Amino acid sequence: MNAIEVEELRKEFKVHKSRSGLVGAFRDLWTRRYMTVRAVDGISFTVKQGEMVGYIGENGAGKSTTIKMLTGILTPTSGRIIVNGMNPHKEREKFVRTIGVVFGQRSQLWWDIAVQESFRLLKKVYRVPDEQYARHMSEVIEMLEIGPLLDKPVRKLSLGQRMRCELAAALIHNPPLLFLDEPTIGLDVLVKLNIRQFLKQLNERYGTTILLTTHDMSDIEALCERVIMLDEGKIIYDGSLEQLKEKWGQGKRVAFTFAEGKDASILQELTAGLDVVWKKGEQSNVWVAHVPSGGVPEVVSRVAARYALQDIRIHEVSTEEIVRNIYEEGAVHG
Ligand SMILES: Nc1ncnc2c1ncn2[C@@H]1O[C@H](COP(=O)(O)OP(=O)(O)OP(=O)(O)O)[C@@H](O)[C@H]1O
Repeated sequence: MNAIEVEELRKEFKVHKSRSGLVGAFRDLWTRRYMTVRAVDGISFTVKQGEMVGYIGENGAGKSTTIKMLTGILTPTSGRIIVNGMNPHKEREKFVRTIGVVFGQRSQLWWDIAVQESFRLLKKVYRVPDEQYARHMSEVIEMLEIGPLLDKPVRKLSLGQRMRCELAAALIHNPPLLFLDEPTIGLDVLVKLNIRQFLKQLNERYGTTILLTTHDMSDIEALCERVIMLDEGKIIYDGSLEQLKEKWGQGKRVAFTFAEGKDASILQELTAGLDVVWKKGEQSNVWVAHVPSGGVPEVVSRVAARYALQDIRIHEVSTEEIVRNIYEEGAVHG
């Protein structure tokens, strides 16, 4: 069964458009002008049970709006959504017991009471039987290493400690589907690693489906085989991360630090006939060659045979860069 089915999904917001200047402001008092923002523009995709999918896009691409529709917080303008076999907006009460949601910027824990009291309240809300709660939560608490935090009030926790408790809170009813919106934002590397490790274990142990929104591509690389990329409300790529890297990440950057300053024409002449693009580095004696992977040895040997070098560094193109390039070009071609 599919965990998520989305077909031709759209969400439009009507926003007030203000006129400029003082006269404009007065006119706004009498007649308001509106414009329509299409936050999500006819997207379709399915997510199978047990998949971990990265949902990525630049600021304002429409990620949060999609998640809000998938979790039943917002109603779509048009289109069809089925999540865990239900319409999220219509079968609200039954539906929320089948999903977990973590918004990195918002908390579902009560600020002034001990973490375990929040957990107990949520257990009641979700009507989780004692035995199931004890069994499942003891595992979650152990995996997230939050045992020592349970009797502390949330306001006394660091951000990393709080986020681990937020994750545990979202899982009290052991939902088959988890939505994570920027779960590692602002966290230090060790906490990020702990959270990623935990999500992997959760997926392996319970087959939990995870839809993850993040700006941190290393989260995606650590967890998701599949990515859906959004741009201006439309899907511009839906496929494996591997394929994205193969298609877009070919080539390497070789940074040469010369003993003395060089200019572009000399280097172009030296590598004439090879597939190389030279770009100036941060200092006058640093030049970076963009070369297809197989071409690196030839470029290095020509340059090193002719000029004295202080250093050579070879960089793989990172997923972060691949994604940035795709957004700069605006679409994923062929
Ligand atoms: N309640 C709202 N009213 C009006 N416009 C909205 C509303 N919510 C979102 N938008 C607009 O819809 C578009 C998509 O916003 P959304 O928050 O879904 O993007 P996002 O991809 O989650 O961005 P970010 O990474 O910054 O969170 C933006 O242009 C945003 O300004």
